[in-house]
Amino acid sequence: MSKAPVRVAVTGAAGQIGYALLFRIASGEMLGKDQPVILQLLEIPDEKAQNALKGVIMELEDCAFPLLAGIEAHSDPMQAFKDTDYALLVGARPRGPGMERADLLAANAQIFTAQGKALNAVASRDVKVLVVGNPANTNAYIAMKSAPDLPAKNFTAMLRLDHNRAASQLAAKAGFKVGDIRKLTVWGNHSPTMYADYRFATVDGKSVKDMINDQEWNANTFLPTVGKRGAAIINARGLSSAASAANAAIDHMRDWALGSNGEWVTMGVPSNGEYGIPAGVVFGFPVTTQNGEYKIVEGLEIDAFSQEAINKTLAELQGEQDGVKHLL
Ligand SMILES: NC(=O)C1=CN([C@@H]2O[C@H](COP(=O)(O)OP(=O)(O)OC[C@H]3O[C@@H](n4cnc5c(N)ncnc54)[C@H](O)[C@@H]3O)[C@@H](O)[C@H]2O)C=CC1
Ligand SMILES: O=C([O-])CC(=O)C(=O)O
Repeated sequence: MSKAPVRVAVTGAAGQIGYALLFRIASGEMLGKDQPVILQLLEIPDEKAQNALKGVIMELEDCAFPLLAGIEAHSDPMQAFKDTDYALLVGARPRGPGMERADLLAANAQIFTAQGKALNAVASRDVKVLVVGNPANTNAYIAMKSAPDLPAKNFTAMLRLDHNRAASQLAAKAGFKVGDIRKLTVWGNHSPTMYADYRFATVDGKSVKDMINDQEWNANTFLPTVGKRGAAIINARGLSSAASAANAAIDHMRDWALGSNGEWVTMGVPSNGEYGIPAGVVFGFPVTTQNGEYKIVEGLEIDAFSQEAINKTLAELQGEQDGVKHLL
């Protein structure tokens, strides 16, 4: 018997990430090739955005995806999030050349308060929320705090793009196939302070750290390259990462929904105090996923270099949280 459709809400659906994301969700790449989906798309109540959304919907129709069981266009989150099982909160103001994250924080806090409240009111009680819109960790924190009737663990932020970027840089450096890396993670904030950590990573059971054996490269080339990759892409394209961001969103949701088969993946999730990260802070952690639940990998040794890096990204996140406290 075929599965019943699930509802997938996507905000910012007419934006550039939306354009790289919706077709892949509708084709079954996110939730499986046997899972019908109903897309509930949200855009701002602006004629240009709503028209663009209509165009995207026409294109979705023209793909004749067998798994696409319905498409809705909305301008009100209370309608877009009705009974939704998955919510990908992409819509936000993207960073342009020269714009600081602090500017983004204020502009986006309002959006995520309203959307958190709407999820709280109308979404499925099991809704899985992924925040992509920047600053992603803090926006996820705001949405989570604005939805007190939903479990906090349902709110996650996207660190997967950083994880994938790190995997790719390591594969190029050490000469292995990117898909063969295991036990990589990225700690902290989705920002240049994130700490991509390959101390535990292996390829065919061999230590990636031993293969590379170059702490100078780690500190002065690898970490800045991964951390500043978003800015490098903005400088090159004049627009922020879109296809790679959509790809990471698919990876994040697929692994959360369908399981990681024991492998580590990176998700930004609310801490329960693991590794000394204060409870409630939405932080990038190594997790494994099974049966629709994620579990933070515990008991990893944190050396002095790593502790310093984790402290730095935590301090930044706590600063962002303090900056939005008055809104919550
Ligand atoms: N976490 C991550 O790894 C990454 C995050 N991003 C972030 O993702 C966000 C979206 O990026 P793009 O698609 O490139 O931007 P975009 O500007 O092309 O699209 C954003 C869309 O969101 C819509 N929007 C704005 N406010 C909205 C609201 N309140 N409700 C519904 N829709 C709304 C806009 O009308 C626009 O169509 C940005 O904040 C960007 O910084 C981008 C890359 C990676
Ligand atoms: O830097 C930005 O604004 C876009 C982004 O999050 C990324 O590419 O990692």
